[in-house]
Amino acid sequence: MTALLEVNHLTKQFGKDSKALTDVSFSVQEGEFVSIIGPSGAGKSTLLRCINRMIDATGGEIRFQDLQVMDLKKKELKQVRTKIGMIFQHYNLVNRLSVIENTLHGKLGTKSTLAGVLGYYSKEEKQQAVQILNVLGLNEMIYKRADQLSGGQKQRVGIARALIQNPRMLLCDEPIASLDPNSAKVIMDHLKKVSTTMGITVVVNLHQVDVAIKYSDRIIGINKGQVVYNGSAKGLTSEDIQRIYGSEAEDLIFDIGGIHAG
Ligand SMILES: Nc1ncnc2c1ncn2[C@@H]1O[C@H](COP(=O)(O)OP(=O)(O)OP(=O)(O)O)[C@@H](O)[C@H]1O
Repeated sequence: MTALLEVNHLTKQFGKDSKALTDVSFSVQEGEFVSIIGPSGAGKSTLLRCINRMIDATGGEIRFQDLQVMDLKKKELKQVRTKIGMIFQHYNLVNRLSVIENTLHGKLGTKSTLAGVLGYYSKEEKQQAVQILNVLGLNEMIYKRADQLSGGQKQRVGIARALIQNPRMLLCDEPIASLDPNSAKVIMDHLKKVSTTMGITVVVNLHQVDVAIKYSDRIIGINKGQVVYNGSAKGLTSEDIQRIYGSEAEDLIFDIGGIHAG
């Protein structure tokens, strides 16, 4: 089986001394649900940003659907980005626009600048937006302005905007870090559903180890820019958590046996 995403020996250096990623290698199979965990500053966001070239890595290789992402020119990169949906901690919605307009923004990557600026969307595109919003339980909110929504609702719009691109993969950067536990559960359940029912590969940065264990097929643990765990969610032990989180681990090793049992 060939991997959908392959990251090989990736490094990212900010300035002279600050190495955010060192020799990071892993692959993600089609349809997998993978969580990336690690302490604050470990390099999780930097890694996701390098994958879709929001920032450029310093060295190494990123292969997505057998394309060398780091070598792509502007036009090819735009095409690849339509296959990689991005979900952000702070949603990145346009507040003054409606839910459906924000959702349709996910189509901008496939349009000419002029069509995008003028907000030209076909009937089919609008129907697809409505259908996705229905699946996400936002049918009553379609014409509401984004700034009238709760955090959890905003994040569901974030997911809708990513899904309307017809992506192969979602990269989610701390999608639940600003949400209360109930809303966080709703978002994680939706992401899981996207993975299991639509076959879309999900890679998600998380702070919460228990959430990562509950939802993921595989966990990648990062400490100081290096991969220190890459294995099944079930196989993650207290020692692994110690290795990933260092001195912060004590607060996290609550009852790992209990989590695995749940
Ligand atoms: N634009 C930047 N310029 C300089 N250093 C940066 C920049 N972005 C990130 N860094 C540094 O790179 C390292 C990794 O940061 P990153 O945000 O990727 O970590 P993270 O694991 O996502 O942390 P958090 O969980 O707090 O978001 C940190 O030391 C950070 O200070």
